[in-house]
Amino acid sequence: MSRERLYLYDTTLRDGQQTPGVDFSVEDKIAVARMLDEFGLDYVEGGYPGANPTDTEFFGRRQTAAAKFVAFGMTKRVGISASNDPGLAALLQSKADAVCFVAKSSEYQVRVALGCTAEENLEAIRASVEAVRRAGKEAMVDCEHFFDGFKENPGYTLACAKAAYEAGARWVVLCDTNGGTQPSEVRAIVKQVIEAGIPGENLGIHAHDDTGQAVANSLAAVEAGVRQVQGTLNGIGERCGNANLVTVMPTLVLKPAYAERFETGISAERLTGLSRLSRAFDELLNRAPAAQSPYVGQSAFATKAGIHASALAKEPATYEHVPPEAVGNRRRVMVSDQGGKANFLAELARRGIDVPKSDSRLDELIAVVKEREASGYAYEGADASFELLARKVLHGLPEFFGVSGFRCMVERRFDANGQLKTVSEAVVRIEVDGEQKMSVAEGHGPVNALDIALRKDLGRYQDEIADLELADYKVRILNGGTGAITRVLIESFDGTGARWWTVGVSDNIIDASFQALMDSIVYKLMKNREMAGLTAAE
Ligand SMILES: CC(=O)SCCNC(=O)CCNC(=O)[C@H](O)C(C)(C)COP(=O)(O)OP(=O)(O)OC[C@H]1O[C@@H](n2cnc3c(N)ncnc32)[C@H](O)[C@@H]1OP(=O)(O)O
Ligand SMILES: CC(=O)C(=O)O
Repeated sequence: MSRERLYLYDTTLRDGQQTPGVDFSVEDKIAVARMLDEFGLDYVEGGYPGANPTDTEFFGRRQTAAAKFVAFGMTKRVGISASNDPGLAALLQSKADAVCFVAKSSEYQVRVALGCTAEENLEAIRASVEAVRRAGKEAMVDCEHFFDGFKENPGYTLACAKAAYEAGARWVVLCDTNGGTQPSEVRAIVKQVIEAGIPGENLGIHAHDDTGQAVANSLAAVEAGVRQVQGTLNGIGERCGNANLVTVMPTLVLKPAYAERFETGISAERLTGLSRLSRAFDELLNRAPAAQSPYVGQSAFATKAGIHASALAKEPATYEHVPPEAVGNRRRVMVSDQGGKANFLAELARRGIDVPKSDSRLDELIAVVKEREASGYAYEGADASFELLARKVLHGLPEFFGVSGFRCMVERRFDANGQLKTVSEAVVRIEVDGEQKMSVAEGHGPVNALDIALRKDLGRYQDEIADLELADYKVRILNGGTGAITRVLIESFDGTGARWWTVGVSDNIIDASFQALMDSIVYKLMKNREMAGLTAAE
């Protein structure tokens, strides 16, 4: 059975640019356009040439090889001809293959926001589309406020869409600009538009996520007949964002309800790069990926629950809607107080630790983890601390060095120039190979001073930790008031590119930090030995 073609249109670089806190440079835009082009998107909307110097420069050359490169802008202004409109000229002169106009399609919006007559707006739509066609570019029209306009005055809203279609727009895109429309309304209205004479193969959907329905609305529109879906990477966009293409794409490719009827430019092979694409984009935005993102989040295929882990070990399909590898993600079976033997066995096996299910030491490890979690530890996010604890309970852990005590001091004082300054100092007493050492260090804060002092002189282990660095430090107060407990999580990395998390818990933040720092160093020493195939004593 032949499948119908669905077109994917990305507006990350235009609507995404309207996200609070997002501001792309020209270099960012070039990088994102390349990622989208290589991934197989059909259209990449690059921005609004003429609106700002970044977009004008970006449109100075064509930025995609396979995808159509699209310039966005408003229809010509009322009162001037298309040929005399400088905004329209910037769109036509850009190196874009296609121009997407935003056109008002709500009688109320035309009256209030544009301040022109309904007929003048229709004429602006026709004249703008015709100008783009004369320039030899593909024309499309984003019908702004389409669904709200349709509910208020369907006749006029349809007239706007028809004006665009009859003037030769390849795509007439129905926009849920304020994001309040529900899937059942989208489905019903799209059907009426098609019945009114605009074929589904010329219709698109542009949905905003203000009620968390942007993806559902896009899919409802596809089911009702539209053949172009607009959206953004990771769902960025104005206010609550746009339809998340990182969710839409795998749904269209992997879910039989769509995959059996439609074909997109995204092959199953390319889809395996989806998690990488999503994370690379977050990296470019300098923000942490959302762990619970559908398909690509770190938690998308993670389970803490013992009952789930036990079934997953027998057959992954028991608790996975698609295989994680299909989107380049991975299964994570986590250890915590919600887990049973299956969680622990899976995590231990992943870490190369073999232990039979019937071994009583496994029960002991589970009991210790559950007990420690009850007192504030969280091992699901502290992989290295879990491994140290597991090795200690199952096989014993070597004591590379001992710490007989530490002291931390924070002092606010005037320096030699009479400036008030806060200084932090730490002293750590360590025993290595029977030798007592005392290290003193100053730092930006007490934890930094403690870290420097702890890693200053570890005797024969000192060279081994030279490439150890701390990447992140998180503190959480677990219960308020005088009985508060502090949990510290520390992320470390080394020259091999490995990264690991350790945890410390105490009613004292410095003490909690010290435990996490100690675990990080011990983990590094243990990892070095494993990589070199050495025993702990070597
Ligand atoms: C739903 C959406 O996301 S649409 C995309 C919105 N994106 C943006 O606005 C980002 C880029 N925009 C800009 O940089 C600026 O708005 C510019 C450069 C385009 C225009 O700037 P200015 O000329 O200073 O106008 P300003 O932004 O104050 O107001 C927009 C004008 O466009 C008019 N307008 C709005 N939509 C349309 C349209 N579809 N067709 C014609 N004119 C329109 C408005 O009526 C208003 O005109 P007025 O000043 O005569 O009242
Ligand atoms: C065009 C657009 O971004 C909107 O209507 O939401």
